Amino acid sequence: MAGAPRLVLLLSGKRKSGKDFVAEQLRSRLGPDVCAVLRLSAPLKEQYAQEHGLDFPQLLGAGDYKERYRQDMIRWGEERRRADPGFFCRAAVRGAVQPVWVVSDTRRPSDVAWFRAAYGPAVRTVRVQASEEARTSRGWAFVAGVDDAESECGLDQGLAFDWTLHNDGDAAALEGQLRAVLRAVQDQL
Ligand SMILES: Nc1ncnc2c1ncn2[C@@H]1O[C@H](COP(=O)(O)OP(=O)(O)O)[C@@H](O)[C@H]1O
Ligand SMILES: C[C@@](O)(CCOP(=O)(O)OP(=O)(O)O)CC(=O)O
Repeated sequence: MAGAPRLVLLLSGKRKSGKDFVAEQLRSRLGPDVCAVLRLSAPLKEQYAQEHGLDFPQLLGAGDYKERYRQDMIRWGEERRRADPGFFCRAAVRGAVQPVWVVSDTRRPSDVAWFRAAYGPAVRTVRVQASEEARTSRGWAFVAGVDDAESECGLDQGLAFDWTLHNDGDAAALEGQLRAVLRAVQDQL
């Protein structure tokens, strides 16, 4: 396939586990010419913002704004996915030319299935794990209908992760784990 990536790292994990943080760490170490961070939620949020007259950059941020709309965005996104499960995956990869892609927000078995069908052996799965205590310190609080729904729990079972990164706030421990992933990535390039 023309322009196919050498490696696709599918990050999953709970809200405030640090998926975006880890994705950015990987990108900054590999460099922007080598690594692209792709977000399935970016085209979702863009279109949702347009249709609802909302502020797209604020929906992309880690603040309270996106939390206000999360439940309705989940509902809206699921409607789109029901009609076309690959809709947001195709939109997210459009235009990415780097050899390594980090998808920072894989949430559903259908997301993983789409990437595996498209990029086969290049796909690796990475779980970002953080304790409830660490997530709470980053602003997380349980919301029924979000934290117990597929958006947060869809990949809790049934997927063997290539790596599980523990991101509980110990910078040195995370550093060691990131280095192990980066070594494996470099070996594939
Ligand atoms: N290891 C870390 N060191 C410092 N800040 C972190 C770390 N992990 C996450 N954060 C911060 O916690 C917040 C939530 O992380 P984020 O990556 O947005 O989580 P997620 O994408 O899983 O919801 C962000 O402000 C982020 O910068
Ligand atoms: C409607 C969503 O796409 C919103 C996702 O937003 P983020 O990916 O920014 O969320 P976290 O990083 O976990 O805090 C969820 C979905 O079910 O598609």
